[in-house]
Amino acid sequence: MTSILEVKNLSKSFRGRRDWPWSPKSVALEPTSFTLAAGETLAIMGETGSGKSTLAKLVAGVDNPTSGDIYLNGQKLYDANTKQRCQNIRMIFQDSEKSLNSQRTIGQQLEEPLIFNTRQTAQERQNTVKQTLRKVGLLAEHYEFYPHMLSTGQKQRVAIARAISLEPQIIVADEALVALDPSVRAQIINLMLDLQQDMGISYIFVTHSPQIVKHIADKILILYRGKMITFEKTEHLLNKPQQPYVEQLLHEHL
Ligand SMILES: Nc1ncnc2c1ncn2[C@@H]1O[C@H](COP(=O)(O)OP(=O)(O)OP(=O)(O)O)[C@@H](O)[C@H]1O
Repeated sequence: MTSILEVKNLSKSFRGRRDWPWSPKSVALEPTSFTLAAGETLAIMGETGSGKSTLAKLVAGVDNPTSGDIYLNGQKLYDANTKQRCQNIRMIFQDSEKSLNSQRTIGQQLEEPLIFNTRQTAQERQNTVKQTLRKVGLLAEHYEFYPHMLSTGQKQRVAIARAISLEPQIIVADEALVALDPSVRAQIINLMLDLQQDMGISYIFVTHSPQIVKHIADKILILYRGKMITFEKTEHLLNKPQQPYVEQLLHEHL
């Protein structure tokens, strides 16, 4: 399979609290490289503080790397070109409650990426939003709703709607399923798998859950203290003896 995403030696260091040029830097992510094909799902795993969110944010362009490059369909992504990044790589965060503005309707919030990234008219944007709401299992009427009128699962569907409205090639989901109860989580996973089939989306899931990984991931990338120690196809990784750290990550919730 040809890769749509190629990440080469991506790294991130943070300065100390005051961000003075002379304060020491700590390495959150050592140079990390991986590839992702169209329609493929990558799971990023690792203990707390191992650099998972840092890597996810760098790929989605939410933060800039200290070094390294990202190529999408062979074309280098530049930090300054946020529009190119926004259209092709979208991120869903852990807390859909916090990522929605309580003062604005769902429709207004879903129109935002369309206003900044397309030339659609107001009427076209409204139509796109209503179509997208239907794609994620909500109703066109939810356009007029405010976030407090929706359940947690429905809010997560809105977060997914916002991510897919520009028809991206890649969605990065940082612990996006963790706040959901098991039955809602199963519905959201199935929705995301259906969207993957229909739209050919590639996913990068940051997750602590071995069950989710085994269910959806084609490849697993494991971080330990900011260093990538494994990047392998799920079936290969699960069918061979593992070092204790990996073994623990892959089985501890079972
Ligand atoms: N903005 C920041 N400033 C300074 N240090 C940071 C910043 N963001 C992350 N770090 C540090 O980088 C390291 C990796 O953090 P990161 O959030 O990527 O880990 P994680 O694997 O996602 O953890 P968790 O599972 O708890 O979310 C940690 O030591 C963290 O303290």
